[in-house]
Amino acid sequence: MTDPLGYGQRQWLQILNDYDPALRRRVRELVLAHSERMADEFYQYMITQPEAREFLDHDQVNLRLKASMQHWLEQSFAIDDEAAIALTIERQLEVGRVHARINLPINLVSMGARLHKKRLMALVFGLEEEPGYWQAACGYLQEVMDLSLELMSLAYVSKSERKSRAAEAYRLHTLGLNMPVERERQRAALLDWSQELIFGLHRGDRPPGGIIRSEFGLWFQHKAASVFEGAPELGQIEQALQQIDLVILPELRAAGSDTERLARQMAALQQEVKAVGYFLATLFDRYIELEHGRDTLTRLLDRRFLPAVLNREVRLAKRGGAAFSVILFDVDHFKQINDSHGHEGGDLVLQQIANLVAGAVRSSDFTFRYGGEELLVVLVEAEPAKALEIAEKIREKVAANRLQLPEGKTMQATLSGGVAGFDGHPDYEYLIGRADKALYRAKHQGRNRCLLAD
Ligand SMILES: Nc1nc2c(ncn2[C@@H]2O[C@H](COP(=O)(O)OP(=O)(O)OP(=O)(O)O)[C@@H](O)[C@H]2O)c(=O)[nH]1
Repeated sequence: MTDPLGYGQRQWLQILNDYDPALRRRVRELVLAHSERMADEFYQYMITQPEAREFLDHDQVNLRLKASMQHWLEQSFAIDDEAAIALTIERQLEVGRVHARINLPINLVSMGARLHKKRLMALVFGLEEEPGYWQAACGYLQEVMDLSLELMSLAYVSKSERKSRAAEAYRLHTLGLNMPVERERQRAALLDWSQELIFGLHRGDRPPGGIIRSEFGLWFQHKAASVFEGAPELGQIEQALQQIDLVILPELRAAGSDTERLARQMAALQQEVKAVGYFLATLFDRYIELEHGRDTLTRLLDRRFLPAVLNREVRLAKRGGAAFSVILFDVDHFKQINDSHGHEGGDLVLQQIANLVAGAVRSSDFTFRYGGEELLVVLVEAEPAKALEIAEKIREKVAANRLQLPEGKTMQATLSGGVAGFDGHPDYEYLIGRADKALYRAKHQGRNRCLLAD
């Protein structure tokens, strides 16, 4: 949304217009009389929720949250002129941004709003009034709470989007790191730490500080976690580091001059350090193998980068950029190729086709290995008609080429393709689905052809 403030103001004014000023004043008085207690109750309840606790169990939060929650309640119901409305709305947006910054789960915000609503409604039902009055008062306070929540969510979403874009950019940046050099550096840092410890013990020094605070430990906690996000080795290394710091080092310190005990713990330490070294090597190997996000057989982009690329293209196109298109190619009768020339022959054919496809598009386009023998090309700034032309050109080029097989033989292979242009649907899977249907038709109509999606 381009102007959340203006939007919020229009909605808020509408609510004020829809409800009688005297009724609004009455609700406001109720809120003012109970806001402190409500803020207290809110905190007491939320601290019992395990998911919420990590965001609350800090003295500063305790102190400030209660005060600001009370202020927020009063401000939300204490508005009568336009300047005050603007301030209130700005506040709702700011709360949403803060929630996003601290990664507060959005369900907790809804939980808090539900709590407040329930309490306020109970207060309204306590008024000596007719049910019709209660109904109107509840309607008013529900609308205020719902709009507050909506505005917070609006700011939350836009802030989260910006954050994930930054995270993506950071990951792309780390993709450019010189990984072999980084691997050696970290291996050396790990060895340095353990050697220093061992020499120190031989000299009779007390064991030094833990591995978690060492250069290697710091790198692991602060960098490895984001560069290798999601890798199983991270957990295994973490466990080994904890074992060293929390079990083995205290044992070593306690061993004093008991040589047998010392030797046992030294062996345990060496075993853990070796395990860390092993997991570290696996972590880097796997990463380097992927060659900065490329599929090892075809050297095309790995499909895990598809969401980042397509979401970005969708965002650009939605913001008025030129439309983009995708082509989904599938090698015809690939099973037969495998059957006739072996899996190795199939691999070789696939590699050459991938080269031909990647070499036929502009450097600004993206070519992914989508599945076994399926390739997906993302053509930036290309209308569907243009994309179909490009797809046909690629298909002809592949069909005209003689492909090398093991033992000097050659063969020809063909491709079928489905082409779909971005049509405004925000989910890129839908776009690929349309290309897939067109591909299916192309196969059905006899293969070696490209068709445009409906
Ligand atoms: N050599 C090799 N074969 C693969 C690879 N990935 C998938 N395949 C094989 O590709 C074949 C695909 O076969 P199908 O999906 O039945 O289709 P097809 O034989 O290509 O026939 P159509 O698509 O209908 O023209 C399967 O036998 C897979 O085992 C790979 O990386 N290398």
